[in-house]
Amino acid sequence: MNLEGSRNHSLGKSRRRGPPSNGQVLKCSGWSEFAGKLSVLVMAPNPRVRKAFIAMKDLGIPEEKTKPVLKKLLKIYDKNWELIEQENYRALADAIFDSDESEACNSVAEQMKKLDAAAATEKKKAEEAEQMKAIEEETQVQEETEKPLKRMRLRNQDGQASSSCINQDTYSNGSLLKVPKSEVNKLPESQSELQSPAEITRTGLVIRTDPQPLSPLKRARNNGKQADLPIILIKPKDEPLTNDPLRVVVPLALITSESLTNGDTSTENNLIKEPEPDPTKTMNSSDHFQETSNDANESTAILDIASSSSGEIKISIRCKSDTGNVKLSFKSKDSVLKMMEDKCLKSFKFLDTNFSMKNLMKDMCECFLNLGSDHSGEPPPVNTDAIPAMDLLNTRNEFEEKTENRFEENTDFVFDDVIDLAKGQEGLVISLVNEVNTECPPSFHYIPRNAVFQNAYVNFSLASITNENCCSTCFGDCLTSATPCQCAVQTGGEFAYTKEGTIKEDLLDDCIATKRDPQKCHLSYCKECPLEKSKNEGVLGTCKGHLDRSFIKECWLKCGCNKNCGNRVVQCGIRYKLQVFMTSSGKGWGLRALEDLPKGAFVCEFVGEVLTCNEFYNRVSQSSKKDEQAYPVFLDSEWGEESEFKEDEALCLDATYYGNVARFVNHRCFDANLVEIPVEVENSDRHYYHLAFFTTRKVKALEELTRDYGIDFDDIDDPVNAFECQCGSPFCRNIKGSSGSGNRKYG
Ligand SMILES: C[S@@+](CC[C@H](N)C(=O)[O-])C[C@H]1O[C@@H](n2cnc3c(N)ncnc32)[C@H](O)[C@@H]1O
Repeated sequence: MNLEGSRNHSLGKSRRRGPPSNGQVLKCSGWSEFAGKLSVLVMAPNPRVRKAFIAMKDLGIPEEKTKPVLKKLLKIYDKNWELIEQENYRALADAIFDSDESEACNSVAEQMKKLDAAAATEKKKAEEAEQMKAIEEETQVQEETEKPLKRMRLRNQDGQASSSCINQDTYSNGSLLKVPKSEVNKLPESQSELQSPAEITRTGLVIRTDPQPLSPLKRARNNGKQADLPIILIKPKDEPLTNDPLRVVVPLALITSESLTNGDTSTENNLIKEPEPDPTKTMNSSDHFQETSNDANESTAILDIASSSSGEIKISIRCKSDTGNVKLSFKSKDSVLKMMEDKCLKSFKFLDTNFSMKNLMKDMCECFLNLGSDHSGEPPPVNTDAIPAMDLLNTRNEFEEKTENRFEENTDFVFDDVIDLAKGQEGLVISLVNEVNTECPPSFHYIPRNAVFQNAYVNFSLASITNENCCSTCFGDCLTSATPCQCAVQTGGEFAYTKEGTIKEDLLDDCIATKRDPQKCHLSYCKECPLEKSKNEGVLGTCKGHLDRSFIKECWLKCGCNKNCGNRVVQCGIRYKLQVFMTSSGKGWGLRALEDLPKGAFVCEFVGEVLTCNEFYNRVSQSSKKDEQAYPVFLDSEWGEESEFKEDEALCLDATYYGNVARFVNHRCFDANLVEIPVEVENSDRHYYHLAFFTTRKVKALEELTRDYGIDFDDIDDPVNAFECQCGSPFCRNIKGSSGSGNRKYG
């Protein structure tokens, strides 16, 4: 028999026409007893037989198919034609369909036997136990509601649950129903009916292949008319059991792209649908939302999450069950998306609290569609690795609002140019955008923390931090303590930070004043200035003085307080959303914040390679690219204090090749909105420290962040070429004839 044909037939036209059938299978034995009667049927068909043929033909069932089934039915019904004829031969039609299915299922069973070889796990056994429970419950209900016409569709009850197309012992991997023997034994009435192997097909049919005596109970139900009616147990396809292990191979859930895109939120709670198990799906690996893998223990379902408006592009999630210990079950699309949104808002600090995962994914589909349908010849430069999908729309929305929709004119541009510069190494995404020209971002390695290059001597030992410079007896948040902790001693016995995390105004003003008018501040002069020595290739030069700066001392590992202590700001990294952008004033790339910043806010640390001064100047002199923008900061705060330096203790930070966002901060003479403040964290000898940038005033979102490099534009001896300043400050020192207010070149 053509299995495909019979399956289609039973699921198609005739199944639809007939009453909802639970499927039934005729007893196959005793065939020879009908040989004589068959010849009678053939030779002299009586009008009732003919009528039955005609009725079946109307349903598209050929005579050859009807004939054997009719024979069996007559036998089973003891030639009671009324039973066969009632409801327009419904019993006959059902019997034919079910015999088709039983044949189909035999073939399925063969396949399943092969799959079965892969094995039984404890997990599966638990599922089977659940299955049994469901069957038992169902059995109880059905016994009460049985009707005459359902006689042939007695469900999986009376202890018949163990029937299967496949021997229950061999089918133990849990994909099919297996009935523990102990369970069967609980049903004494059915024990006699379990004498021979019975079978459950993957489609849920239960078939017996040998004659079984009808239990007294069943006889009574059948009014004695079917004294030898075999037990025909059907697990209904139209009423699947909730824990049916067969579901493992049907789609776990399906979210239709239509429902995601139609904007009808009223229906969205129902977006995840548990589809009705469809036996054809389990066998059809080409189905678009479900596949069955070759591995016996594996099945896969694909969930459509979002799509472009017309459905050409889809974001789907492939779910594999049976591969691990996690049992997948999807509650609702909304809860999943909500969880993601919360995660994004928390982790990426999205500014827009209306941020929606659904819109993000949908827009992503549209972007792919736009790029995918660009047939200009070149393949669209979609760099999915570099694009922070999480940030994309948020950034775009920001700019649509704040830059008068300039982005709308060039959406491809936005898609290509918004990347996470930090490559996930900061607590948030650092986006990059070029609205001005086609220049690409400079090539460098993003590092979130300083890294030693070669010879620089940086002592990070815990032993170097004495009890005098840490607060080992503190706990919790030092800022909440009535008396400032030991770490605050460094800042005059007061904490440097407010509870809001900004730097205290007095300290800030002091740092700004030191920076803006260094001549009025204390300068220390080295006996042998490592900077001048390195600059002049070993020839001693006159020290131009080093600023005696205020330091911030943060609590650290040796302190007793916790990680969230308010005296740990710089070490916690970037908090505000920053963006690298192309300036329109000829300064190249610059840095800005995407949100308003309060006065005294920590923006970022200047991060780079820790180099000795010698290493730095050697690097500059050996570089083939003389115009390379090498702007180091020298960690010179203590230089003038010490009588002598070891060469590898005079350090600077070079962000040319390895750095963070701070390398994009451009220079502004005098009134820059950032000021750098030395921060002591993990060592106290001050040859090495962190240089943190704080806002000198409130800064509006999208305002360029600048610092004063301290450049002496008139120093023509410096191997690092000064640029032509475009800072636009009314106090710009790069005006011809100006000798500048400071004589130091950097930092
Ligand atoms: C540390 S980098 C800053 C980031 C840089 N704009 C970029 O595109 O990578 C320093 C370089 O930026 C440019 N720059 C910074 N401030 C500037 C200013 N006020 N005027 C002109 N160019 C400036 C100079 O080319 C300088 O060498």
